[in-house]
Order: sequence, then C-alpha cells, then structure tokens
Amino acid sequence: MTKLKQEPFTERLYKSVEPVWKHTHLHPFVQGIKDGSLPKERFAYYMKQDYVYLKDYAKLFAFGAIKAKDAETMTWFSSLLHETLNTEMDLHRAYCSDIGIQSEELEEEKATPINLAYTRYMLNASQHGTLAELISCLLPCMWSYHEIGSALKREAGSLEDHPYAQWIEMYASEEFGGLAQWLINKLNRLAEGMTEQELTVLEEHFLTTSRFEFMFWDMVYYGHEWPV
Ligand SMILES: Cc1ncc(CN)c(N)n1
Repeated sequence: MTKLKQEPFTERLYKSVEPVWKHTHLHPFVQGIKDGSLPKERFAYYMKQDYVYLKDYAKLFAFGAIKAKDAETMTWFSSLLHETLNTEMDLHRAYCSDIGIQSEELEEEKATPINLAYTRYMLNASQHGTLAELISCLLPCMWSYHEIGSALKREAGSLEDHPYAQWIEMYASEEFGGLAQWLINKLNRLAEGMTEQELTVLEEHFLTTSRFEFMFWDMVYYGHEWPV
C-alpha cells in the first residue's frame, strides 16, 4: 500500500490564519509603509514600541536554546538571538538616531498594554510549554514580517527615495526569510508524530500570536495607550 504524503504541519497553520494575515496585509499602517504616506511620527512611535517588543521577543530565543535537545538547534537559537539584538534592532537604533531620538529615550520606552500582553503571552507559553509551543508562538512574527516585507517590495515600485526603504529591504531580505524558514522546517519536524490534541495546542498559539500581530499594527496606528 502506498503511504499518503502528509502536508507539512505549517501549511495547515498557514491556512488556519490566512484571513487574519490578509487583514494584516491590508492594514492602513502596512499600506502606509508601502506607499510612504505613513506620517513619520507614527513610524517613529512604532519603532520605539517595536524596540521594546524585540527586547522581550529576543528572550524567546534564549528559551529556545534552553529547551533545545541538540547542539545544532542551540546554535540556531543563539544566532537568532544575536541577529535580533544586533541586525534587526540596529535598524531601530539607526532610524531613531537619524530622527533625533536619543538612545536613552529608546531604552526607557515603556510597553503599551497590547505590546505587554503580546510578549507576556509568548514568554509564558515558552517557559511552561514545549519547544514546539515556543516556535508556534514566535513564528507568526518572523513569517508574517517576511511575507509583508516581500509583498511591499514587489508592490511598492522603486524604493529609491522611499522613506521606509530600509524597513522593507530588511524584512524582504533572503537572510530574514532564511531564519523564518529554519523555524518553519524545525516546527514541521517537531510536529511529526504528534497527536491531534497536541497539534491543536500549537494551532491555538499560532492563531493567538497572529491576532496579536494584527493588534500591534492597530495599536501603533491608533496609538492605544494605557487608559489612565
Ligand atoms: C511586532 C513585531 N512583529 C514581528 C517583528 C519581526 N521580527 C517585529 N519586529 N515586530
């Protein structure tokens, strides 16, 4: 009897969040990056909040190294940690410095409620859950940004003199896509042989953090702060 080839688990994940990701692509903040119409102050606000986000997000990679069972996986997580703290966050530091935001102000920025809820959700699941749970939480961040960056690069036309060219180039880059792809492959391998109940837990995390991604764009667009 021929064995039916199963679709990779991440394809199931992708299908399950497609409507959420479509809304995210069409969000006015994302569209404003694409055509350059997003006001500079909004983008600066986003960069500051995103810097706070990335400091917590990077800790997930440290948990990944702790939960890893082999040296190769530990090495990958430690390089993801390094890339985030250096390459990705350098984009934020450089942009902020160019528009006159001092590094002290950047470091002192405090998380908004959505920012805090998003990172606490991932940190909690990562500390208490399996490596597969950790990856399911952090994957929408990397995967959806690469998708958005690539789509904007295709659709924006020439990036010469585009105010957000560096942002688009960073997330559309092959290097960034390669890191996301490594996580996708790793999750597919970890999911092999899992029960339906275990896969559903991963699906829940993936959906929740995809929704948080949308809410993050919404938060920086409308400026949702602490009410009092
Ligand atoms: C909120 C958020 N999500 C994802 C990414 C891409 N690492 C980011 N910088 N910020």
